[in-house]
Amino acid sequence: MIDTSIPLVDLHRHLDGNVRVNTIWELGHQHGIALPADSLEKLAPFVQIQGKETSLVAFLKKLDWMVAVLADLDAVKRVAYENVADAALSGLDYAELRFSPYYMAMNHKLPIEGVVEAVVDGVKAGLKDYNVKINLIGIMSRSFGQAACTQELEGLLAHKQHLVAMDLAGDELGFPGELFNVHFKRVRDAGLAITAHAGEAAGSQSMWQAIQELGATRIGHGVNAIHDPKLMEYLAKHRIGIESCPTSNLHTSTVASYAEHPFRTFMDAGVLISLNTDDPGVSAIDINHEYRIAKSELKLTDAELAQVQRNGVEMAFLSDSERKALYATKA
Ligand SMILES: O=c1[nH]cnc2c1ncn2[C@@H]1O[C@H](CO)[C@@H](O)[C@H]1O
Ligand SMILES: [Zn+2]
Repeated sequence: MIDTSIPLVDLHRHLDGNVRVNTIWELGHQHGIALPADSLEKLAPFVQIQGKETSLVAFLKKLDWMVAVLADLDAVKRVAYENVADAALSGLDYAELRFSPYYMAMNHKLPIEGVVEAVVDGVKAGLKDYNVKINLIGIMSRSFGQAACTQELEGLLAHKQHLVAMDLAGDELGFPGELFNVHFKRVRDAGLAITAHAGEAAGSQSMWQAIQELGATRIGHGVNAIHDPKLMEYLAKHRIGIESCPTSNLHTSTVASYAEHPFRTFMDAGVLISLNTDDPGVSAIDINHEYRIAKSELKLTDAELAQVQRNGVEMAFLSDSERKALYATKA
């Protein structure tokens, strides 16, 4: 199902949506943080999806315990290290890990810049022990408003040499992209690539906004583009990549069932679309699960799956020479 001659990549993966239940448990006890359960088994349902949530905002609450235990910068470093381990152990050759330093910092009033440094350090340590290629994407969490995103942006830009791109995540309906035009002007001026969560909770207009005003060259989710033929054409023509995360879309009730997921519609329209995990810790999945689902539920053929795998490499925020080198590791 996974073609071993093509690099396996995950381009949409929240580092702070992938904290191990065991790590939440251990950090909670180590730092005297009251957890909502008195055993590991009872803790799992508080941080992992059981069935599905009714909305994106309800889904996002599951991540709150993952950042509630980040009591100091060592905890942040540990989580970043374990993210590299998890990526490698699931068979990924390359992953783009995204994280929101404001969100990770806020419970224990950690310095935002310090969180960015700790993530970078943790990833570096992970790369010493595990064989996988990693790049980092900075997130502005729109749910906390414009001023918080300005702080977050500044913390991220202070370490922009360690980032390949910037993203906008969180509550898309409550905090539309227009509120962040000024922020993304600064991202473009800094020379970073841009991806944005859009067309997940809101309609295709939010995707047009992300592309035309924020400067996004990739879109996270983008599910709602299928109702806008002009946008579908535009995505295909301009090779705007769709970072699709089918299980996440089910868990946020963005789609009612796998059968209703429009993945195939994008492929048939010639849109560059890849398979990704989003919040593997919250959804309790890995990339292999998404490929299995793509075959059994989205009804992709092996040839189509290979194309999707290649699309991921093509969409990655890599230079041409890095992309070539990544392909060469499999040749
Ligand atoms: O599926 C998603 N859609 C939108 N925002 C998300 C999703 N998963 C996580 N986050 C958001 O990303 C930041 C942490 O990396 C948080 O703002 C979280 O709410
Ligand atoms: Zn996401």
